[in-house]
Amino acid sequence: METLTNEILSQTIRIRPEESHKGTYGRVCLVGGNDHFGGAILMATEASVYSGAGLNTTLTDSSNFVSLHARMPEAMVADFTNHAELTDLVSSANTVVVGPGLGTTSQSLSVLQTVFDTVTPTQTLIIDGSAITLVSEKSLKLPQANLVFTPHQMEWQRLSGIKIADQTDAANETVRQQLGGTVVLKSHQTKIYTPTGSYLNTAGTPAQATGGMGDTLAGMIGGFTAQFENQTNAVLAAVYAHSAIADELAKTQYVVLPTQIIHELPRFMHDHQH
Ligand SMILES: NC(=O)C1=CN([C@@H]2O[C@H](COP(=O)(O)OP(=O)(O)OC[C@H]3O[C@@H](n4cnc5c(N)ncnc54)[C@H](OP(=O)(O)O)[C@@H]3O)[C@@H](O)[C@H]2O)[C@@H](O)CC1
Ligand SMILES: Nc1ncnc2c1ncn2[C@@H]1O[C@H](COP(=O)(O)OP(=O)(O)O)[C@@H](O)[C@H]1O
Ligand SMILES: [Mg+2]
Repeated sequence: METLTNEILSQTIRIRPEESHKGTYGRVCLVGGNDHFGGAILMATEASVYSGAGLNTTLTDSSNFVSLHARMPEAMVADFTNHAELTDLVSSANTVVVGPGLGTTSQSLSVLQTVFDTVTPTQTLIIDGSAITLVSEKSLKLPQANLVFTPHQMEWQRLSGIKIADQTDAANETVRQQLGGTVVLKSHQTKIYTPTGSYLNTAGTPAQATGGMGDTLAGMIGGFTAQFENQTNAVLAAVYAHSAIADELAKTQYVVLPTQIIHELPRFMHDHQH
């Protein structure tokens, strides 16, 4: 297993070409946030916007529209119960993030099933939070796409069937192969299992152990995969940047808030572009 260093940042974060426009930097569609977990999709969306994705659209419960627009006028919003809008917007995205705050009700399941029925093999689909729990509980058939799963250890236990104490590299890799795609197994030392190798993230701090931290990572992976060509490197760079920014802030802070990491992203990415 290879340990990630800040080299992954300069390998991934490109100096923006002069001749470019918002379309050059990708379209991200974020799906989640029910009437209880609006904050989760808000943080995921903000993370994608601040990562530099060119166009961001959030499909969520309509009760989240006002708070989302108040924080982020840059993002577009639509109602995730509107089937036609959901399919249109998912179809036109480069990257789809599904799950932050989606919940596990029958409505959540129906939204997730529509996303799975709509994505195509050329798209990257990040499956996080409630979406992982739903796939596990309902034994959903996974779509053909570039899949990126972002479970914490309990979500991985649900999805893989491997108990937390038994989550060895060999066991995790076996299930990753069955699922296809990439698994970002989050913990105090996140491991990333990809089709071309496994990576250990030693950056990060217990100051990050607060709700919304994973929702933020899912949005960052969305923003990075939408605009950077090498999809594996984009995932690795997002994981590393999320922790490295937290490490910087934790030098003087007892706790690091997800939104503080988000707001550092434009400065941090500027410092590591190549
Ligand atoms: N502001 C918002 O809107 C927020 C909305 N959110 C949304 O809520 C939804 C549910 O997601 P969830 O992660 O909160 O719940 P769930 O999947 O039941 O997992 C928790 C269980 O797993 C266990 N556990 C074991 N190891 C673990 C580990 N390494 N990391 C974490 N947990 C670990 C843990 O053990 P315990 O804490 O009891 O020791 C507990 O039993 C999801 O859609 C998410 O996006 C949240 O992001 C919060 C902010
Ligand atoms: N002690 C810790 N050290 C380093 N990183 C941590 C620690 N605790 C949590 N994290 C990070 O915070 C994030 C938590 O993700 P998750 O549990 O999905 O949060 P949420 O669903 O509340 O947004 C992961 O990226 C994880 O690696
Ligand atoms: Mg989570």
